[in-house]
Amino acid sequence: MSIVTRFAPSPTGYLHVGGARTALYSWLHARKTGGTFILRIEDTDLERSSQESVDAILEGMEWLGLDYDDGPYYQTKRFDLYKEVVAQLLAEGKAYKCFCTVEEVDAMREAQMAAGEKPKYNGMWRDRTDHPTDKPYTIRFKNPLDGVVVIDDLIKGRIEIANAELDDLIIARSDGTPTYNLTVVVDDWKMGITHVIRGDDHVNNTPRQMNILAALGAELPKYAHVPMILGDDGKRLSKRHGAVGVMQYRDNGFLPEALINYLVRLGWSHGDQEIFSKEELVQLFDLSDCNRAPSAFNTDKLVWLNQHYMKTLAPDYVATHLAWHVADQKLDISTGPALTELVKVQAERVKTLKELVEVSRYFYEDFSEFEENAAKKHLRPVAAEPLVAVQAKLAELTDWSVEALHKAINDAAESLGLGMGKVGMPLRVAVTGGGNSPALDATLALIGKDRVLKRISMALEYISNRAE
Ligand SMILES: Nc1ncnc2c1ncn2[C@@H]1O[C@H](COP(=O)(O)OP(=O)(O)OP(=O)(O)O)[C@@H](O)[C@H]1O
Repeated sequence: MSIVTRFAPSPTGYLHVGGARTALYSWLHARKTGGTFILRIEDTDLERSSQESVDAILEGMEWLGLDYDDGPYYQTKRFDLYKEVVAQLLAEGKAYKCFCTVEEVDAMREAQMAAGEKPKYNGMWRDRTDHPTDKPYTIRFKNPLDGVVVIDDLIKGRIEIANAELDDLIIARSDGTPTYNLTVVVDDWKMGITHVIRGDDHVNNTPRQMNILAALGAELPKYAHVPMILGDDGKRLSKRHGAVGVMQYRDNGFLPEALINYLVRLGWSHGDQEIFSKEELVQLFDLSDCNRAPSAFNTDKLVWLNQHYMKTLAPDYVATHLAWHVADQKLDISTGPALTELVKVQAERVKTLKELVEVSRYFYEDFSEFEENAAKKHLRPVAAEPLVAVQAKLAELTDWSVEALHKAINDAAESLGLGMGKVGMPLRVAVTGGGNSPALDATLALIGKDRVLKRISMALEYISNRAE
């Protein structure tokens, strides 16, 4: 039987890293087996759900490359189906009308707590037939009274829950709307979900959902409850609790490959391997290798992975992501090098794509001032002669290649009997405005001849003004 998994977020905010990792595991399990991955938007909480959140979730999934084969389904468009199933359960005597008022249920709970018992609905309408005709009612599922529910969890192992612990759950409210556990059950059933992979914040729902599925005669899916990602304070990350959205990582300059690699490793391992391409993950991922313990987010490791991917992925590809940051930082690149070339020289020097753009402005924009410290240190009167010499050599060049530039700079240093440092640093500050840049020959090659010569003149002027 072909495997079908799903990711089922509630659109009550952006996609955060906790949800994203759960989505990733579900996606990987489907991709690994050639199965189907479904996206289902659980938007029945009308007060907290919004179209903006739906869009944010879709954007996050797309950016991470978690493509779905089916969906997005929206639960709010499936109310007729849920009502049919509730009616079916009622007709088959597997659910019943409960005429208790909220006050009555509260009083029941209070009395139980006062008697030192676990509060739970006492089933008072379960077998009654003396139904009033003029009172509102909810519909409750007739949970089995005895026996145990066994979850053979693919991550957590065997979990047993006694039915005596579970009360008769409300499956339809008095206004007829279905409740969370009912909609999930109906969808998992009707969508043919074979593997429910979700956060372990749902473990308590699972025995209830399994009982309803059994009552419907549905085949039970397998369950895999993924441990939570926790925040710095040890509490689970959630939209309601300060979690960082996936797109914030894009905004901060991370590549999706780095975040995917980071998230997968946060709760799963394959020996001591740290770096995984997506293709490798699809082959190697196995739910049974997932951790059982929760994990905390560690930004340093994510930064390390980001650097790895910036350096090792094809520059053309990295450039496609860099383009977003170029636009975001309003850098006009029309008069400078192609982004692919920029990636080749800068990727290994920075931590993020955002930083890459920040430190690359001089390739595209002229500047009117040199960085104060770098200029003080390197644009001193002694630097004037080497700068004049190197400017002359560079002016003669007809071939503005890295090799030719390398030779020209060396020749200038040699002609004055100077070491490279005496020529290189003033030249670097002259053409970039500061003391950090990739190799000089490559930097000059990308800045271009006109700008290089002009900037050297500007540095010479700075030196002469300073000398006065
Ligand atoms: N911190 C987390 N770590 C791992 N998985 C999580 C985390 N938070 C949510 N999930 C899982 O992500 C999926 C989508 O969850 P959901 O959209 O309800 O997010 P949420 O942050 O829990 O929302 P809310 O704040 O509304 O409770 C579920 O499978 C859920 O179990």
